[in-house]
Amino acid sequence: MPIQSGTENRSADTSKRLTVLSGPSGVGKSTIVQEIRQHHPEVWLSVSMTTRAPRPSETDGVEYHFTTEDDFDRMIADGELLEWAGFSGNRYGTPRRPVVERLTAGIPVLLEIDLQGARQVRKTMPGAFHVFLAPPSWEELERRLTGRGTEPAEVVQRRLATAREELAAEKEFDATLVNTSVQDVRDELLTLILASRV
Ligand SMILES: Nc1ncnc2c1ncn2[C@@H]1O[C@H](COP(=O)(O)OP(=O)(O)OP(=O)(O)O)[C@@H](O)[C@H]1O
Ligand SMILES: Nc1nc2c(ncn2[C@@H]2O[C@H](COP(=O)(O)O)[C@@H](O)[C@H]2O)c(=O)[nH]1
Repeated sequence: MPIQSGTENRSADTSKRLTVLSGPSGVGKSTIVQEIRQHHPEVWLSVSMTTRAPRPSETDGVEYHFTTEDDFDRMIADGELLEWAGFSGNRYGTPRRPVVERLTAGIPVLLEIDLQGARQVRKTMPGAFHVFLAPPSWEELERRLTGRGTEPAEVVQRRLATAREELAAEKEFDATLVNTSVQDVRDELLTLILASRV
């Protein structure tokens, strides 16, 4: 399992217990997060707000809090989001309060967010550790995104175009995990989440 470590410059505050997982659409972030949810309840997983419609397999409050554009606007205006971004025609954001509460209580927190959100967190939570999830190859990324079957072809193409930009940003992250084996990545990610968290 290749891990490439980057420069670490993390301050001694509660945000050092925060880990951010990003990577191109279809690389397997949600799959890894689901594995962490099942096997490592000691890690708290943030549940994002989104204006996207639920997929048939998704339950409100589990994968996401599904909400309206108006409510999302209100949350931004009221400062309730730690970060937020527009992605492939929808908006996604991290509710601030539950994250801050867990971090203050000393609980490790994992965010699964896109590159734009990760960049915001790097500025506002400078102690956070940023992990980039990379595909074994471009062809495999295309296969996974298409094979998932959750988006129409034009949305897949839009997400793949964004994926090229996201792959180019890998060097901004503190570590890279290549998602060849879900179990290996789960274990490596857990090691990174629990490292340097005292
Ligand atoms: N290591 C792996 N080997 C093979 N298939 C995988 C692996 N990891 C995930 N997948 C599959 O790839 C597809 C995309 O995974 P997933 O939905 O977790 O990606 P994602 O990064 O969360 O995407 P998005 O950002 O669009 O939400 C799924 O069908 C999943 O089962
Ligand atoms: N900036 C944020 N990005 C988020 C958040 N929650 C999820 N995401 C990212 O959105 C895309 C698309 O997700 P999908 O479920 O529609 O496939 C993906 O990259 C997620 O990581 C968030 O709170 N903020």
